[in-house]
Order: sequence, then structure tokens, then C-alpha cells
Amino acid sequence: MTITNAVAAVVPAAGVGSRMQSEVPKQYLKLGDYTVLQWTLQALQQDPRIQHIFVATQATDPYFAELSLPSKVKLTRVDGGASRAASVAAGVQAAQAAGFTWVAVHDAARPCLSASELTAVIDAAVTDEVGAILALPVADTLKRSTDGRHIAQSVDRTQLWQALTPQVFRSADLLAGLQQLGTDHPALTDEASVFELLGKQPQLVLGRRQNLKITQPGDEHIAALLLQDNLTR
Ligand SMILES: Nc1ccn([C@@H]2O[C@H](COP(=O)(O)OP(=O)(O)OP(=O)(O)O)[C@@H](O)[C@H]2O)c(=O)n1
Ligand SMILES: C[C@](O)(CO)[C@H](O)COP(=O)(O)O
Repeated sequence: MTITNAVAAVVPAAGVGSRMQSEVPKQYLKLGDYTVLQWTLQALQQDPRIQHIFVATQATDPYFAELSLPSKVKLTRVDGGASRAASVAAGVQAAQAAGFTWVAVHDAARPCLSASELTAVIDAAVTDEVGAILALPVADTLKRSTDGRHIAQSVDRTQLWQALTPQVFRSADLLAGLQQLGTDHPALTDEASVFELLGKQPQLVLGRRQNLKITQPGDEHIAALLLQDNLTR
């Protein structure tokens, strides 16, 4: 069966969070009453086109099974892989096998996704011949350093965007691209890269700064404040 008007969300959640240096992987840190992953799964249910969520965790993950996950939509866990791309490929493969034409890939570590962002990126993707991602124009002056301590030069940022998630593509195209390039390809840090490397130009959809990726110590406090004050929805 092929499901054409629905979208499966694929959530890579198999990372160890090395930059976060936390006791548990960052997707299981508590932000108020819920973990990062619980907030993320709730956020993905803000658009009714999301009808199934595939979460890729480490095969030996002891935390996922302990979570309370009330969900309006079907939730399936799959085994993630050694790279983010491998975890995404596992989720997309499961989504395609379940009949989904479209996948919205969203980092487990981005719990502050708003309904308006989710809807806008799906709307854009399903009317684009390649697909679409949320992104933000770079807001700060950029410096290049060759030694990690001194500035070699400033970098022109006029055409630069920061990639966010969700990134929405046809499941068959994304899976074929990941398989062709290999999930250990060093340039595949997001899904759009798959298409760029194959000569295609995914669409940019303006996202919000609130849709931050919890990456370094302190980011979780910012996310908790945004969620507590209901500033993400
Ligand atoms: N093998 C991997 C690596 C990462 N991810 C997921 O990809 C998302 C974005 O990656 P990142 O922020 O880099 O997470 P980590 O890899 O956990 O962090 P770090 O790079 O600091 O170790 C996260 O939701 C993470 O769980 C994954 O599913 N499988
Ligand atoms: C997909 C992503 O969140 C877009 O910004 C990002 O590329 C993930 O990168 P990371 O190095 O795995 O955090």
C-alpha cells in the first residue's frame, strides 16, 4: 500500500551526545516534566499529516522502553546506526516499507519545533520537485581560524544559511540517495546534503531561532525556558 497524502516522521535518536557531556544521552535529559525526546515527539504531532513516527535509537538503548509515550499517532522504534545518516536510513527504510511516500526527518535533539514551522516545511516539500528543509539565514559575523585560537579571516555570510530540521523528502529518493552515497559519507550531516551531492537543489523554508539543537552544555536550559513559557508553539 502507498500512502500519498500522509507523512512519516523519522527521528534519529541514536546519538551519544558527546559534546553535551551529560550523564545520559541528551535526548533523555529532563526539560521540566518531560525528556527532550518526549517534547520532540509531541512537537511532531502538531500537523495532522504526520501519521506515524519512526524513532531510531541505539539497539542497546536502556532508556526508550522506560518512557511514557502517549501518542495520537503510531510510534515505531527501529535500530539506529553508527552515523546519523545510518540512523536516518533505518527509519526511512521502515517508513517506506510501511507505505509512506513522504518522510520528515527531525533531530531528537530539537524539542522546540513549532507547529507553524512543521506545516510550512511540509507544504513546501510536497509542492517542490526535490523537497524542502527549515533553515535560518546566518545572523552572526563568521570567522575562519586555522589554529583554533586566532582569526585568519572573516567569511562572507550574505548567502549562508544554517540548516535546521525537519527536512522533508520523498522516502524513495532519500533512501536511494543514502544507499548510493553510503551512510558513512563524511559530508552527509543532513538529508539535504544527499540531494546536493547528487546535483539537486532542495528548497529553503525560513525556520525560527527557537528551533535550536541541544548540542552543548547550557542549551538544555534555553530549551527548557522556551518550553516552560510556551514560546515554541
Ligand atoms: N549515530 C547517530 C548519531 C546521531 N544521531 C542523532 O542525530 C541527531 C543530531 O546529531 P547530534 O546533535 O550530533 O547528536 P549526537 O551525535 O548525539 O551528539 P554529539 O555529536 O555531540 O556526540 C541527534 O538527535 C542524535 O541522537 C543518531 O540518530 N545516530
Ligand atoms: C541535521 C542538522 O541538525 C542540521 O543542522 C545537523 O547537521 C546535525 O549535525 P550534527 O553535527 O550531527 O549535530
